[in-house]
Amino acid sequence: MRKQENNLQPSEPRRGDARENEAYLRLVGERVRNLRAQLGMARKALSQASGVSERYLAELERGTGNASLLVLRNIASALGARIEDLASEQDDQAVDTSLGFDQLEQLSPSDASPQKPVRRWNTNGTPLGRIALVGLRGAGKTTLGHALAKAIGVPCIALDREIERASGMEVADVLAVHGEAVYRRLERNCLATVVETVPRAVIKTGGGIVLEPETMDLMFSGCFVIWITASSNELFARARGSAALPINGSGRHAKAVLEAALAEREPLYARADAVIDTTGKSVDEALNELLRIVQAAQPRENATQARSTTLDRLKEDRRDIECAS
Ligand SMILES: Nc1ncnc2c1ncn2[C@@H]1O[C@H](COP(=O)(O)OP(=O)(O)O)[C@@H](O)[C@H]1O
Ligand SMILES: O=C(O)C1=C[C@@H](OP(=O)(O)O)[C@@H](O)[C@H](O)C1
Ligand SMILES: [Mg+2]
Repeated sequence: MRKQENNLQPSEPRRGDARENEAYLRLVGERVRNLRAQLGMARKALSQASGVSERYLAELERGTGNASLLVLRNIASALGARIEDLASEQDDQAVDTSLGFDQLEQLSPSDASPQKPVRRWNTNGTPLGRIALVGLRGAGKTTLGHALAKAIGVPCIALDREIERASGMEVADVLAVHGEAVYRRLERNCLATVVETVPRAVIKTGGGIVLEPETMDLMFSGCFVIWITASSNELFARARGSAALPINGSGRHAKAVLEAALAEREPLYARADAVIDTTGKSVDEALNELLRIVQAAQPRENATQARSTTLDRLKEDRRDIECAS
């Protein structure tokens, strides 16, 4: 019997089917989350400004909430955006972050955010030629840090490796012998050295860097900060194989320690200039998103040139985005 002709790829989701719907809701959620992070707006502040509960916003940002038109319109308005910016079906390359930045430029400072102005990554070096990746263990800071650095042609500096070099000890030994307070002091000193001496780099930080206010201030004054995150289940699954550290918990307490760390640190990570949620995404997809953020954060005059350079490099480097942890 002749096989029936069918132009649709069986593996490709069709518009309106469950998989496609889920992907669309995730896209809308990501836009809300990215725009909120770019505004430096805590979820609580967005909740107050939009009249939408924090819990509902969290669901929406995760891609599991299907907001009504009026709810989405309120959220958009609280973010200084239009509903179509959040709900568009177009590729984010054309819509997402650049649109957010364009609109933010037109807002008065008091409209934008109570916390901080929008900052741009500066390709020419200081003050924001450094991109710091923050987030919990397993988020993908190391993996994406190396891939991003390679794609944009800057060095990747793993702060924990710098701490090991400076102390002559492995991270686990510094923690076991000297304790976390000493580790955090070394971390601050190493970050200060990097900020003083390296004009352009991707800096992969350790999950707990956000716990020290002084180190945070240093990081924000010297780096464009991107929060890499994922659902707690996925973080847990990814971090499972990593070497046990006293500060990360182990055995049957590991999940609880991770969830407590997420709850404690979420508001601190949320100070970042941008955020990406890597849940359910491949490393390649997450890298592309990261590149879009970096591109959108560049000064306008550099953006076009940087886009082609970055994408060309990315094509060349696709083969080799793996890196040591
Ligand atoms: N979308 C993704 N982005 C980054 N890493 C991912 C992704 N999906 C799976 N992974 C895997 O998760 C692990 C993340 O580990 P790592 O990069 O060391 O994270 P971190 O440095 O934040 O602790 C790696 O094994 C990586 O291959
Ligand atoms: O919580 C922390 O501060 C640390 C987490 C680990 O890094 P990851 O976040 O990459 O797992 C470790 O190597 C590090 O440097 C200290
Ligand atoms: Mg790591």
